[in-house]
Amino acid sequence: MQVGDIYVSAPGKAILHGEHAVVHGKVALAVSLNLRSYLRLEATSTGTVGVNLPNIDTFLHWNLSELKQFAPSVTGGTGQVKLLDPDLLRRLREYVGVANGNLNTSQMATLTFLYLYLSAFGSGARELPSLTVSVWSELPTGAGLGSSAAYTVCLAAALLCASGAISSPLKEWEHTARWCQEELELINSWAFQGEMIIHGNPSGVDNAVGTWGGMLRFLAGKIIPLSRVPLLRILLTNTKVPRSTKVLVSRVKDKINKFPSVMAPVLDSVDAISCTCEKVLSEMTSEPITGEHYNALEELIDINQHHLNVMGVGHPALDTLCRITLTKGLHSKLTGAGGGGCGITLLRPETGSAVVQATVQDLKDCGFDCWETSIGGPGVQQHAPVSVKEEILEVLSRY
Ligand SMILES: Nc1ncnc2c1ncn2[C@@H]1O[C@H](COP(=O)(O)OP(=O)(O)O)[C@@H](O)[C@H]1O
Ligand SMILES: C[C@@](O)(CCOP(=O)(O)O)CC(=O)O
Ligand SMILES: [Mg+2]
Repeated sequence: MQVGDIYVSAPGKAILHGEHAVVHGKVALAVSLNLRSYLRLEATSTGTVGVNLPNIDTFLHWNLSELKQFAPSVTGGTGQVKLLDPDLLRRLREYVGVANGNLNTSQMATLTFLYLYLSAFGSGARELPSLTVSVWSELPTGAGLGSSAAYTVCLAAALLCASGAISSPLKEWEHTARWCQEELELINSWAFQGEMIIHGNPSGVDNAVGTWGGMLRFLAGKIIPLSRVPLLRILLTNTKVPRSTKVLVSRVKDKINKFPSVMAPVLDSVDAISCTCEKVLSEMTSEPITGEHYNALEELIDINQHHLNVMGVGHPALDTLCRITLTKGLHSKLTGAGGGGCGITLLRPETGSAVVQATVQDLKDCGFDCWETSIGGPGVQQHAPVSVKEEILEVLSRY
């Protein structure tokens, strides 16, 4: 089977409120970032399947003749949403050499790629196609900005497109194009399978933002885009403390199991924080924005940061972030799984550039990366090469 070249991209995300609680059926508010992951799928005639993941120093290929052994176990057709196939996953784990529970970045990414590739092409009597997939991300890996979901959304979109399960939406004269709602739902459900391999127990909020972009309210798999949101200025800080979402999600679960009656009110409170924040944001679009709106947003950030510490996903580096920004009158919380990684700081409209610059400098002096970001970028897109930044094209074509 021969496929054409495909370029796709998907955004990372910041969770405003509801991380972890969302895994346990509570509301989360999340927004896409202007940082994206880019994927190039190239048809080859080498009789191999290759994956190049320069962010995590992973460059691998396999002979199709060897991968064929996995194809017959996949059933169901690519157009269908299906549950993770435990048998295929177990056999691939053995093949890749990933023991159950292993957290090696490269092996998790490889396992996810092979699983989605075989699921996309392994069904029916078709031959597996010879191709190479290269992914380059502007997002820090494993830092709470949804790099895993941006990766799986890109993989799902490109592989489903190459297999013919979804259309190739890009017209000859277009630079970028998006899929229709039904096809986006299929991409999202496949990306969720990938997140299950990487995270163990994802809520689905990250792949939803990677697929649809913008700001979303997410509750138990239900995705509601928030179309009327005020323009928020947010500072992103990466403490650079490495952590794994999978470990942190299971740590919170253990705590809930150990102290159910203690933790339930904490999760309910986070749910109420998300709902109250959504209400304040909505008021900010229908009435003149006042300092009171910002005071409320800041207090909600502080309360949630305390709750996240109670859940056991704080870190001294995140405490440092909160303390330093507070000396400038700014409020911060961790975003994503916590345990290190990134935090968000809300900037007020009146926060001048001198204050922002001084805050950024203080945070950099702690060894953190820090930058003001714009939010609400588009979800997964197909690109004509001309619409991909030259330096990214160069990385994607290098291997
Ligand atoms: N650019 C990338 N290339 C390949 N794999 C990636 C990339 N970004 C993320 N991943 C995969 O996602 C995992 C990180 O996911 P996770 O712990 O959820 O952190 P994050 O907060 O960044 O989503 C990595 O271990 C890797 O397997
Ligand atoms: C902790 C959680 O709420 C968000 C994890 O985000 P990230 O992988 O740290 O970017 C988990 C989830 O929702 O699946
Ligand atoms: Mg993740």
